[in-house]
Amino acid sequence: MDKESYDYLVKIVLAGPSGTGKSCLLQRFVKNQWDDQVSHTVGIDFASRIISVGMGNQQKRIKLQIWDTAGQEKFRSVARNYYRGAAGAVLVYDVTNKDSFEELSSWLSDIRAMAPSTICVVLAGSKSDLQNQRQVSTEEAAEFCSEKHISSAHETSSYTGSNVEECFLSVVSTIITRIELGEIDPQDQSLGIQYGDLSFRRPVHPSSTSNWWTSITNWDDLVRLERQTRSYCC
Ligand SMILES: Nc1nc2c(ncn2[C@@H]2O[C@H](COP(=O)(O)OP(=O)(O)OP(=O)(O)O)[C@@H](O)[C@H]2O)c(=O)[nH]1
Repeated sequence: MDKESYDYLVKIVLAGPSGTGKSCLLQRFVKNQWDDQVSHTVGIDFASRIISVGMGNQQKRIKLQIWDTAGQEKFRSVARNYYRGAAGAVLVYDVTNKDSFEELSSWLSDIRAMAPSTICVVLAGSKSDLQNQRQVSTEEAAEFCSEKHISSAHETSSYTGSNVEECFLSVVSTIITRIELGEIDPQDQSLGIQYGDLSFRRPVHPSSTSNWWTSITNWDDLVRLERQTRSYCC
């Protein structure tokens, strides 16, 4: 299998107030690096990484396309545009900064107003390595999640790497589970998910009433179908 091959392409956004550590989180997750000279994001930044989720035959390769939005107020309208068509969001606050936690409701409202209703949101409390400067407790974050119907909360440190993988894996696993339950249709590209080149193994989507021909949405699908047909030949 080509190491660039994947089953699904999933669009994720990083959102939250300025200085909470979104760019550092992205850098740790994608490159496993720490850079203390990071500067404010101007407008938008982007990176991608392929990960595997699930076990055995059920394992899926997911290409995450991660958009790092700028937290500064002057870029807020730019950030909002990137919530459109996102399958998942990591909403970031800083555990050492109570104000950043208190601003979260407004960031979440923006996400829910602009993104598809199927978006999966997880909470990341960054800078967990700075325990002696903590201003937001784990319990407060958990309470916020249950009030706002956020699927999970993670306290992360991009400095040490603690919980960074778990945070992204959690949003991806939730999305894949919902695809498999038929709650998210990957054929609807407005939901922030697309089939990849391994997806000729894909099952028929339970909510789909279309036949094989109407499920072809572009030329990639035609090529995929041809490959699939060939693989059944003699
Ligand atoms: N100790 C510690 N510092 C961190 C951590 N993550 C980020 N920082 C620091 O927090 C500051 C802001 O980090 P950024 O990643 O630029 O924050 P941002 O949310 O992308 O900021 P904007 O681009 O303005 O939205 C930097 O000085 C980082 O070095 C962390 O896990 N631990």
